[in-house]
Amino acid sequence: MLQLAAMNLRPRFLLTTALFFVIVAVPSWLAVRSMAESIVEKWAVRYAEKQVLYDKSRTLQPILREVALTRQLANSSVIRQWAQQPSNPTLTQNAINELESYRQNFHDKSYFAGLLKSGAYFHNNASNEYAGKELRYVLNPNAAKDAWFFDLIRQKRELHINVNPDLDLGITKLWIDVLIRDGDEILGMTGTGLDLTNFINTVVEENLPGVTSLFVDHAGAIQIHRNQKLIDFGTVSKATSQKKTLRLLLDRDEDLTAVLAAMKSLESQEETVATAFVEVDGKRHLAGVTYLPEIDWYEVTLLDLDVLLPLSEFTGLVLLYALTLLGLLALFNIALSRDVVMPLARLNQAMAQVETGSSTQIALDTLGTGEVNQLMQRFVRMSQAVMESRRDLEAKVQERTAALERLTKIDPMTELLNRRGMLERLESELQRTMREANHLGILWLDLDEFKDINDHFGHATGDQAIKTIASLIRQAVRPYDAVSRWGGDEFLVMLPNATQLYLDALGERLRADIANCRKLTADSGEVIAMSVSIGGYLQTSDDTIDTMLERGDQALFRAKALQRNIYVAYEAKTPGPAQ
Ligand SMILES: Nc1nc2c(ncn2[C@@H]2O[C@H](COP(=O)(O)OP(=O)(O)OP(=O)(O)O)[C@@H](O)[C@H]2O)c(=O)[nH]1
Repeated sequence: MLQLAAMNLRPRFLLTTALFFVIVAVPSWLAVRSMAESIVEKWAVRYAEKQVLYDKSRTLQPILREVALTRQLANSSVIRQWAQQPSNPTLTQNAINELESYRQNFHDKSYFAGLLKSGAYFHNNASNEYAGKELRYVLNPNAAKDAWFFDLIRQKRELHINVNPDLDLGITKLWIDVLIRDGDEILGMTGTGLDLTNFINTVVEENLPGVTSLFVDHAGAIQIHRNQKLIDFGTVSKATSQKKTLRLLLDRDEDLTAVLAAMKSLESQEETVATAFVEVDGKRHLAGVTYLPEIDWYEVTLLDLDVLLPLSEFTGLVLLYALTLLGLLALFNIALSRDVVMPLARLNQAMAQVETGSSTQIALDTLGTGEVNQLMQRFVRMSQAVMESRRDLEAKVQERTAALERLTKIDPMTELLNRRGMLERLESELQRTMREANHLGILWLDLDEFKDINDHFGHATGDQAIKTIASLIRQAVRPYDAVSRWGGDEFLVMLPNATQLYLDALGERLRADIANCRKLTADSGEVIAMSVSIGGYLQTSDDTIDTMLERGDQALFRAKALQRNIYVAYEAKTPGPAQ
């Protein structure tokens, strides 16, 4: 389960749908199978019913006719009187006449009659072989060959149909035996035979493939089967263990029990056909059993389900079902993939872009109104807000950084460049000047006796003095000249594209402006006089910043040394004050 949870959505859905398929398909297959079996069973029952009706109407008819005729013969008053007095010659002659007339009607053109009281056995056949000598012999209760007669009398079975081979004719004969009664008294037995060859051909041999019809008696002993070796000839006189029963065809004892139970169920139930699933030669069969009261036998129809209605017939249906299910699952997966998995993958990718900052524009296809699309739309809005705020933040940081950067180059009190700012400007300006073969001039100003102003008028007034000087200088220079507070009461002015003339003029003008300034007043209202000493230097082609500053400083130093409140231009050899 953990592994499933760790999987990506697509394989996870595929696995889940596969599991779903198995979970749905297996019970469905079992249900279809059970439904198919139930259909097969119902069909088999119908088939067995129809088979019986068919057999009855078409092929059992001759047997039924013979049975009815035999019953009529046994019930004849002529025969019954004769059976009461077997030694009466008149009754015997009348009986033989009666028997002969029935013989003409019997299909087999034969009859037999056995009388219990005398043991006399009468018989004549189709070729009228025994005319005049119909009394064939006397039945012996102790002779094995006559046991059938006495067994049937003892069993009091009204009708008995027995199959025995006629060894003389080489055919299988069905013997129809009906008791001769006078009230409850059993007087003997009469009957006829029927050549079964034709019957077997039509009923038990002309079955459809997968259908085996056979006839059994109450004990399950086989009476008619297309394989004559399986027929239990002379059933009546055999012990149960010696009978050839259905067990010979069925694989297991319980199959025989099931068929016998089905036979038994017909006694109490109203159904005409009972069924039981059995195995024959290792294959599943449905045994349809029906009782034929006219001949007191059961017809058993064994239906080979694999041949008649193989479950493979349902394979197409199951395949169609499975394919439909698979198709639906595939469609479900495609829809899921299109509506959920792919948008989520795009969303995931977009989120990664936002996370790494590799994209500034999130473009997601957010068509539709589903939850995933709503999520994506929200994400787009959110990411746009995040990116906007990031852009704002970055802009602010840049702004602040620039401001900080500027502050590091600006003197807060005068808002002039500080020493660092001026050095940077000097550097870039010196390079440009060198490129353009111009001259860069500097003026270095230092307030005179500034300590005294501080001392006499206070530090705040001193500050005011510095600000006033700064303002004066800024107003005096060109827009592209740079003014800096070099430190304390010192100012450095940079003059790009300058001439000695301009440098000297400006130096002098600045000195005069400051000396004449009346803007600085003490708390008492007294005007405080200020003056500066100024050193000027015009750069030459071999200068560096250091040499320029050094020479400017030398000029300032000279100004201070001479008299203060004076502008001095740098002179390499002949130092002296400029006028
Ligand atoms: N009020 C005020 N005073 C400052 C400031 N920075 C420097 N100073 C003062 O400026 C004076 C500088 O003195 P110096 O340049 O050494 O000497 P000076 O008094 O100006 O005399 P000279 O330069 O020799 O004419 C010192 O007293 C400092 O305390 C400032 O920002 N404000």
